[in-house]
Amino acid sequence: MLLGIILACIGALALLTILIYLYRPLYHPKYLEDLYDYHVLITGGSSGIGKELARLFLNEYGCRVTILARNVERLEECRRELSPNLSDRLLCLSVDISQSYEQVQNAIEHAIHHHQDKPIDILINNAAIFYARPFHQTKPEEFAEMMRINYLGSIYCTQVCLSSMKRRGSGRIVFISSQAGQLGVFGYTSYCSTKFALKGLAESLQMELARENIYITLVFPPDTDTPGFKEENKTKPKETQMINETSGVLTAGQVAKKIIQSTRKGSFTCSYGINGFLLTCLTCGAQPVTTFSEIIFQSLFIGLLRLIMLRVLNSFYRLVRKHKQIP
Ligand SMILES: NC(=O)C1=CN([C@@H]2O[C@H](COP(=O)(O)OP(=O)(O)OC[C@H]3O[C@@H](n4cnc5c(N)ncnc54)[C@H](OP(=O)(O)O)[C@@H]3O)[C@@H](O)[C@H]2O)C=CC1
Ligand SMILES: CCCCCCCCCCCCCCCC(=O)[C@@H](N)CO
Repeated sequence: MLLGIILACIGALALLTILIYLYRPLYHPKYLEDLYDYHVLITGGSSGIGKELARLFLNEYGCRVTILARNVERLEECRRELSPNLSDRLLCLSVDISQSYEQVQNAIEHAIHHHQDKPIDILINNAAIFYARPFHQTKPEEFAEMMRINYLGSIYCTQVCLSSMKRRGSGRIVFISSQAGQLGVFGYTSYCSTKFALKGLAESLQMELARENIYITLVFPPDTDTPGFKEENKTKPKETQMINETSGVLTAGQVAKKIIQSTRKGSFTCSYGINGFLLTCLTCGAQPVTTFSEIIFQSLFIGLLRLIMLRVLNSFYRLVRKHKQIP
């Protein structure tokens, strides 16, 4: 009897070891302890989430920061706010990242030169435009423009930064997607597509880069109180607004803080709050994993989460139908 129990225990242990071996995290990024003097490039760093990221990297972590955005006045204002003593550790450059690879390349070369030839250690692809509008009211050129900025702009910046990251065998690349990059939402046909595209990009690129010691973080914020969000709210359809409210509104500072944490860890995903966590678990698909807790949670709960999501979706569809009756 005792022998039977011992054998069963050994058997269970062996099975567990095999399972743990078979289903181990795919890679183990090194935690970035000390970010001092890191060169961080933030696209769209003159406003909202990007600006909070710049503030933290600059003032809390002692990084060298380069910001790329278009509007010169906004850049100048941001420079005065983040670095009143006009430190040369912050460089603000005016460039439209969606125009061409060459323009982005020139700007980044200039930034590297400015920061004593320090290549980019962390790239944050944050710049984007967004507005919510039903499909039939969105012009074809608007689809193209959003894709050019939100998706192609990220490609250009990433391509420019990658060659030196590969040479040095280190680097972190962040893509700011959105919860709207995890599920389709009324009014976001153009925006969701650009954010879903980033997910395909991030997954494929991580598979190419794991052997280079370069790690990607894909960020899924809910609504965040930023100048862009205020602008979006002026014309946002009621349906979109009500659906988004399910996940609440965060401050740009809250969002930025967690982006930095996840980037230091090298986590593939970064999400917010309980809804964000569940949504990321539900939509993990074939994403890479970096921790055992993700493996366990995802494998045990996805079925249940699907059922919960169907209930939530049902309420969204009801809401959309109901609004049709109001003239
Ligand atoms: N706020 C929210 O509710 C949420 C936002 N997100 C995502 O977070 C990111 C930041 O959003 P948020 O802080 O609200 O945005 P804001 O609109 O407040 O700021 C956007 C920034 O991007 C810059 N930018 C836009 N187009 C270009 C371009 N072509 N070239 C260079 N820079 C550009 C803007 O500067 P300029 O116009 O001068 O170029 C600005 O600095 C975006 O990717 C957004 O999709 C995700 C979830 C929720
Ligand atoms: C099983 C789990 C249940 C989860 C519930 C899911 C709720 C989804 C809400 C969608 C929110 C979309 C926010 C987009 C914000 C954004 O990107 C714009 N502000 C533009 O920037």
